Amino acid sequence: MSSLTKLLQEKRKNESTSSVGAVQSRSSQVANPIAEEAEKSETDNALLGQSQFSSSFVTANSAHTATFGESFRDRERPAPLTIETRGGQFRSGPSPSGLTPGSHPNSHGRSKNIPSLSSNIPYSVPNSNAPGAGGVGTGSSGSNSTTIGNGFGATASGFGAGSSASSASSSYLESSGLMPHNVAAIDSNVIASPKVNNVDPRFVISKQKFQKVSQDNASNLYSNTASGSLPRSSSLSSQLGNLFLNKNGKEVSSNVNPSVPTHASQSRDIPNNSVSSATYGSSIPKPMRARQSSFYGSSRQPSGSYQDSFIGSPSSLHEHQPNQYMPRSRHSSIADLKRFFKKGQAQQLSGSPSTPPVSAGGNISSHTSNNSSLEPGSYSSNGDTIYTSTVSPTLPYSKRYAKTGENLGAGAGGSVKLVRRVQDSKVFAVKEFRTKFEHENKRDYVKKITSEYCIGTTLRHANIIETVEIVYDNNRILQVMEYCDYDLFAIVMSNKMSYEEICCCFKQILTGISYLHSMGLAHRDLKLDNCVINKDGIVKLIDFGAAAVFSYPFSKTLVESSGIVGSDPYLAPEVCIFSKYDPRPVDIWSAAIIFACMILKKFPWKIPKLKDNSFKLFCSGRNCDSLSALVVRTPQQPSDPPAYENVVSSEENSSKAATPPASAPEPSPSPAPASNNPVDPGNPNIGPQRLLHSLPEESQHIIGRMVDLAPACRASIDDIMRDSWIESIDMCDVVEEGFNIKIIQGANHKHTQVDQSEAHIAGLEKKKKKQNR
Ligand SMILES: Nc1ncnc2c1ncn2[C@@H]1O[C@H](COP(=O)(O)OP(=O)(O)OP(=O)(O)O)[C@@H](O)[C@H]1O
Repeated sequence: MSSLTKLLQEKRKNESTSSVGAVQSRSSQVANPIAEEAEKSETDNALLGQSQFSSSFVTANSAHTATFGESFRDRERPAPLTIETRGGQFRSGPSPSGLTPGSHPNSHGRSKNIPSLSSNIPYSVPNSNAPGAGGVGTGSSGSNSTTIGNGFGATASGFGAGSSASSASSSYLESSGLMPHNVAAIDSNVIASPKVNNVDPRFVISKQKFQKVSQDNASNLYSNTASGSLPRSSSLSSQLGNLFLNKNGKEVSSNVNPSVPTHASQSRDIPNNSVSSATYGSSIPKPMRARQSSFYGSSRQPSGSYQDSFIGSPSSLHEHQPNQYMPRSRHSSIADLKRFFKKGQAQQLSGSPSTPPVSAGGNISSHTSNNSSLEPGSYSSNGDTIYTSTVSPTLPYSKRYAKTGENLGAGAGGSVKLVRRVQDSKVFAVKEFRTKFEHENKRDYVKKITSEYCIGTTLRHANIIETVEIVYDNNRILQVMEYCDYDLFAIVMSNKMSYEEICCCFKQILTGISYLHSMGLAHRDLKLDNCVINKDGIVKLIDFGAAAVFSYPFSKTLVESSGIVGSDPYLAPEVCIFSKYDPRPVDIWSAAIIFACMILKKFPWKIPKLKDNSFKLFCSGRNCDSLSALVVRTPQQPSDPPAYENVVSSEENSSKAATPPASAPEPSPSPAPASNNPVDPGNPNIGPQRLLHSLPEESQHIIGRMVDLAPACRASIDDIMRDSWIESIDMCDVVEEGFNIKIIQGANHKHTQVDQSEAHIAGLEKKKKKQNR
């Protein structure tokens, strides 16, 4: 058992043996500073009982995507936060620097050492849960941890044997056999290539033989067995970088031997993670605020003090800078890309492009393409098209799609417009990736695009947006996607959703997450704005610009994510505290916030930091003196009291809370608060009940587990899908019957539709501007 766990258990034991009075008095000492101060200033704006949208919902929907870790300076730590010393690993108090001694790559010259969450708690990769089996190495702190930036950049930044923290975690599992029930054992979080001492002569291929075989097989993209590793220059990000960022526009000679069909050799011999390992560094991504306001203009500005930390100017978002981004020879680059993607299709994530998709219902393939006989992942004879899931086009993009002039939305990644396919007048959404900001690191920029690129061309699921093709047109990268008629945000804003409809949407989002997590991917920017819904009521997750791989095929290695990525109100607390974290529980937290938003029509808090009073109250009354200590908690022992023993709510406070939609079950009846004392366990204004008592009773259990402050205790997506309430939800679904796609409508609800003028964020923004005039 780890020293941390021992510490926690001893602490709990001591607490439980103390008298009630002692607990109360300790609570007063401990929780009062948090809760009292919060009580004083708290205006209860977060959970006011309003059936209307509170202005805070709109205002707080400043939900901006912070990608690539803003600077730790910009994203200040919560003032009262104490990162306690764990075996002398680190210590941080409310010192001026606010953080730990030691250096951090992004510390702006200041000494900071923000720990990896895995150095404090054990967690691991799904489906590898074998208590007692296999070594378990959680992330070691600092540079010994494997990190991932945005997208697919997993890098082994160090191969040191586990730190004391990691070995402690290991012993925790070995000795106790107790794993947090939402996690499974991992082998390590260090990615290393296997060592080869000698090679049998049979496997040594002469250069001449290699070239001959290559030529013979040039037409067969998958058959080449030649060995070789992916040259750095032909990595995806490098290709993209060359494609879009060569300033002088000169042809850049490829490092790839033209006689070698690189994709073929790469596809067999390069482990997925080695691509990223070779490509991306291990450090915390460079500070950068990516998300520009996109909803209601100023209302979607980043909240609070973070405005200062914006680096990118909104105006630069869609400006073309031809001088700066003269591409190199398009054909050469695109040819390389095509080859890479052919390989990528075969290998990325799932190991195979034909990995059977998990249906929205969990068991039936649900490729949403209209023509399921078309092979996804083909490449056109037209030099502009990089990827297409349908027939290879022979005409250039501009001849195949007609602009409608309609904007659907714009954000950190680019702008999304509606186009009409000339051939059949079908409409599609086209995302034009933004050009690189001047200040932006080329690698970061390319990584973001790469991420969406790879994911869009790999994932197949009814609840994930389908990428139809990716095109390079007129110095722009365009992602053509299936079009969904509504933004979920717009539907929620209509205030017309029935409770059953909300549940259906929630379950569909969970189903999409379940698929993503089963593929080793986490979205990391789940929010209402990143869910769209079609006329049939099928919800799709969009915007994979912040997605991260946490597990590669056949690997039991957890790849931690890093950086403060996501949108403030949806952020999980550990993202704001730790430099590295498991991205799966982060998605789970965000999904719970989405559900709360759909029910309450507002955010429970603006940001999960103690400086936010609503969040502070949510954290209060838990017999713990710091948020970081709460976040590193591990699952309780059977003898320990249940996690949410104090979940109670009062009539008074339920009436204060937002009224759920007409058909929603009443929030659980609860006794009136015993007192107004913020540390009173019966006070529904503090602790998890602060949020939960406003939600329908049947949802409280699982939502409570989804917003567990400790990621190790948070419900996993599998736990959630097994929850009796979730199971009972009548969800709209897509099923494949032979070549036909069939929509199965939920029996107990209809999906709200709104006028197209306000179906998307751009429309809502327009309307808002008009109203303000
Ligand atoms: N396939 C689609 N169908 C309909 N609308 C879409 C689609 N894709 C995107 N949109 C609209 O465009 C908006 C912006 O899309 P997206 O989130 O992908 O862009 P972004 O620039 O990456 O934004 P973010 O700031 O969240 O990173 C969405 O909120 C949505 O309104």
